[in-house]
Amino acid sequence: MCNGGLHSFLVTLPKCEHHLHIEGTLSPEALFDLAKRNNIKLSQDDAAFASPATLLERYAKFSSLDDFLHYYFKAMEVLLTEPDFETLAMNYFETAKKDGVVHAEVFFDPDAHTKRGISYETVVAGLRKGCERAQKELGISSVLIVCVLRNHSVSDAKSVLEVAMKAGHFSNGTLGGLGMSGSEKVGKPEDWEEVFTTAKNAKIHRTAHAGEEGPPEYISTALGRLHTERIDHGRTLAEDPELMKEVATKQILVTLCPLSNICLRGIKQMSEMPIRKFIDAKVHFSINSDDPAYFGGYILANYCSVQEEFNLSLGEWEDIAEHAIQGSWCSAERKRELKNLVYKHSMKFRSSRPMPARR
Ligand SMILES: Nc1ncnc2[nH]cnc12
Ligand SMILES: [Zn+2]
Repeated sequence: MCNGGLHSFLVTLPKCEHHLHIEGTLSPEALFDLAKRNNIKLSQDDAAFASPATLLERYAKFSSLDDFLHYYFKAMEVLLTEPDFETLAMNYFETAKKDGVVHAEVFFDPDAHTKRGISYETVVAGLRKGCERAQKELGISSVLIVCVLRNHSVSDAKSVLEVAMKAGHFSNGTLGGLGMSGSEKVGKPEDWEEVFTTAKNAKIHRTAHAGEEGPPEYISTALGRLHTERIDHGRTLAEDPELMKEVATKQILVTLCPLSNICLRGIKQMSEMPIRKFIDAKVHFSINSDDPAYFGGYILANYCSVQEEFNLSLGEWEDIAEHAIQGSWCSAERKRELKNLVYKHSMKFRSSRPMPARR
């Protein structure tokens, strides 16, 4: 139950999710089911892969982003076919629906699949079917964001972008943007400048993970040399007040992932999240789940954890919801619909609250 009598408001608040890796929604149970179906032997030299329960126990002990990424890349090896990717996406959307998600912008890592022999077309076709079904069956709009991986080379990243552009996937609406994720210990953000400049010149939306474990300079480089329109994580932005001011003035959306930052030891506890600092500095941010199957909670759990720690007011949550819509990469018409959903939700909640007693 959240603070401030806002639990019911948060549960049904129409939400936008901007930072969700679809491969990070693969639960240990689903992983074992897929391994069986696809006749894949799970890693025998790691006792964590003995059962879904042992895997979950291991997930609770992540020591860093790189420690997590090792399991994240290993686990996704059970995804082979178009229906595997469609089911993965649909399972996420069904869970997200229960958490009040109405619009989701979803990352995927094509290179992590093509490197093990699964074609780009298979991955995209499956995810696209999942997105189409989410719209039709659940009323959730979505945008697929293709990620390049810092764990791979810059020339790999160039190929990912080239393949997606040649397939016409940005112009036909299959893909809605370019992202960058993976270890922050490999290279520097500026190494990927050419890839992101190509995307900018082709009018492709751009975002990058920065300031998750890395310093605020990674955030300024992402904004400057990679021309990103959003920052994923951006937790360490609070360490640079001048940069924080710039991000606020330019209304750049920072896609925070609180439970992820705790699980991967970027922070020890929720009180270290820069939520209050961002609100005071007028930084626009959204709250997201990142890799919910690994970090113990989907988007609503992240919202509630933030509320339990920071006790935000109704007005502050309304601002968060509005900024999340404003920073989304959907059509202007969809933004109007989303704003209307949030407005109606707020009005209904406000009118259901008891009036303060008259003196
Ligand atoms: N939290 C995270 N940071 C960087 N890369 C990721 N890929 C999936 N989750 C990630
Ligand atoms: Zn992420």
